[in-house]
Amino acid sequence: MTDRTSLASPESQGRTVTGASIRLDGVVKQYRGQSKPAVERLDLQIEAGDIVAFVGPSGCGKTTTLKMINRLIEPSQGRIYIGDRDVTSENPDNLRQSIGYVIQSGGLFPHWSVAKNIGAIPRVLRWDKRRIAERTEYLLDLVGLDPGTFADRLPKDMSGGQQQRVGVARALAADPPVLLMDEPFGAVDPITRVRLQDSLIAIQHELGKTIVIVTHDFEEATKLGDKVLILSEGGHVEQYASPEEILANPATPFVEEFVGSGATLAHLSLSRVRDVEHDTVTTAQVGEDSAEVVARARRAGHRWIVVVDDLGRPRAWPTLEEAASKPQISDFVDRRLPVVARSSTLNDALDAMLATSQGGALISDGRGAVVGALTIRSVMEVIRGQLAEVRDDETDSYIEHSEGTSTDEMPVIVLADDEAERPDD
Ligand SMILES: Nc1ncnc2c1ncn2[C@@H]1O[C@H](COP(=O)(O)OP(=O)(O)OP(=O)(O)O)[C@@H](O)[C@H]1O
Repeated sequence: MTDRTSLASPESQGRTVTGASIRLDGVVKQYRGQSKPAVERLDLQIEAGDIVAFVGPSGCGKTTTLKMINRLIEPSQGRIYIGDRDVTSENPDNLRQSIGYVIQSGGLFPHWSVAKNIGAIPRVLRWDKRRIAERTEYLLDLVGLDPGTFADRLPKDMSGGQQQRVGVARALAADPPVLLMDEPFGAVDPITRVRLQDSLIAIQHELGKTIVIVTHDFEEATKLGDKVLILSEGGHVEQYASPEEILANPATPFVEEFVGSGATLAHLSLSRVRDVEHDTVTTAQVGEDSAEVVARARRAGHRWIVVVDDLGRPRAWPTLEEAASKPQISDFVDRRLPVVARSSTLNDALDAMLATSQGGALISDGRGAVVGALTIRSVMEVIRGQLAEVRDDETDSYIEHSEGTSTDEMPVIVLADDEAERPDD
């Protein structure tokens, strides 16, 4: 399974950690004029370098809890610590400069260029211009935007997903140990959402910040969270555990209902592309001699090639016949390539394949460079195995509860072999 099944801390797993722990100690929020507190009394420990996702029904206190951490909302009672610092007694403006904050749609200043947006906090902190420019370039690259293309753009001239990437870069500008994110991917289309989630995971692996993310989407919470906090009304903790633990052992009937009756199948959203065997790919650049590229691909046993740009990012995925039809590799860019990250879930991979009507997907690293390919057949093998496990489990419990009756077969998704083997047809 994934490398998150272990409950060991990120540091003990050998990951870089630049984040700080967060501790909420008896935190209460009573809004004026409300009969009941929005958050009754919350104790919570978040380990340095973890991503923790807050989920729960509307109005349960997710955003209130998040905003108390950077004191956009003042707690009525209790203490909050970041590392050893008691932030409830700090100057709130200084505190907010040391905590990254990302909201839906990026929350960028619309009349400022991307570079000016990213440099906002470093300017307040009086960094010199050169340091700000270097940091901006590094961060744009980190979030997958070419600095030369985007630094001078205005937010209105960018897509929602690109604006959200700038929002993440801006939040990381002053290298804060903690990043708070409130429904950051709520306003983008599903495919962009998957890409932004994968970028966040890649950034987290590179930087090791402590990230707290509020989401409505349980699947998003299980994909992103090292731990998931499930809250019910009044900020009551129903369960705080790893996604695997929540799916395997829902702590309360509330969690069971929240997670849904398909909880066992939800394990599929925990299986990652990196857990499935990858195919290697032959890559080529625009202008290379087609005959040489085709010969190289044949030697490797491949029936298609991936045309990549200078940074190794995919442009097109032609068959050998298509590549050989021109003397040199063409500069065609296919805007609908199915590309997933190693951290993508198998659900994401299937979605990408279905959305582009392809029998496979390319796999990219954190910065978008191609590292392999995945066929629908290898994904289906994992799914078949998981369905078989579910069937065994359900049959066992069914027999336990209603001995003497017969069980129906679980539906098994069948795929024609020739469809499965031709990712690019
Ligand atoms: N400024 C406010 N004044 C009074 N009550 C508020 C205020 N902000 C939030 N509340 C109430 O506090 C409770 C928790 O709100 P909060 O926004 O934290 O919930 P949430 O879980 O983030 O909800 P959602 O998922 O809908 O965003 C709700 O009952 C809400 O109506």
